[in-house]
Amino acid sequence: MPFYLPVLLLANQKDLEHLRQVRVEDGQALAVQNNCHFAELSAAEDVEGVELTMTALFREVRTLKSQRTAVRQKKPSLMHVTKLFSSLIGRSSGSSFSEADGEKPKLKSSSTASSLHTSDESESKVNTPTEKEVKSNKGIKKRPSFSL
Ligand SMILES: Nc1nc2c(ncn2[C@@H]2O[C@H](COP(=O)(O)OP(=O)(O)OP(=O)(O)O)[C@@H](O)[C@H]2O)c(=O)[nH]1
Repeated sequence: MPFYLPVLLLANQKDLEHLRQVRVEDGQALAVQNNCHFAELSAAEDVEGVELTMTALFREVRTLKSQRTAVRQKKPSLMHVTKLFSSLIGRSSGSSFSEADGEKPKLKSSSTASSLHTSDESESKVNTPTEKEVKSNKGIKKRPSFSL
């Protein structure tokens, strides 16, 4: 989302019309050029107008801020995506293979399972699906729903 900051070009002393030096149309055109709001008012004679104008600006800022916060909260962090990916392949990150031996993680197949882990059959029961299980979708946890 492109960053938009609400800006107000506000001309004061509207009551002193006879001393006007800038035409209303020029003020409006400048506001359009700079993608901002435009208003003319009199602080001396229209305090309510000042209040309403400033309140409208602050309300817009607040609305935009809460919209941005909502969008940010929807985005999953890199850590979240990594954990999610790990859970999809049935292991928590880094726990089912040894990083110390420098080997890249491989999917367990019936012939390579023991070389990936330990020769002790009881310790080799880790939560990693075999290639067969992966192909048949068994052993893969159900993908949790989320939106990017
Ligand atoms: N008639 C009229 N006079 C105003 C209005 N707003 C401000 N003034 C007068 O204009 C003069 C300048 O007002 P300031 O509030 O000091 O304006 P400023 O731009 O902050 O001026 P600096 O403090 O010198 O930078 C004062 O005499 C105010 O009373 C207005 O809407 N109408």
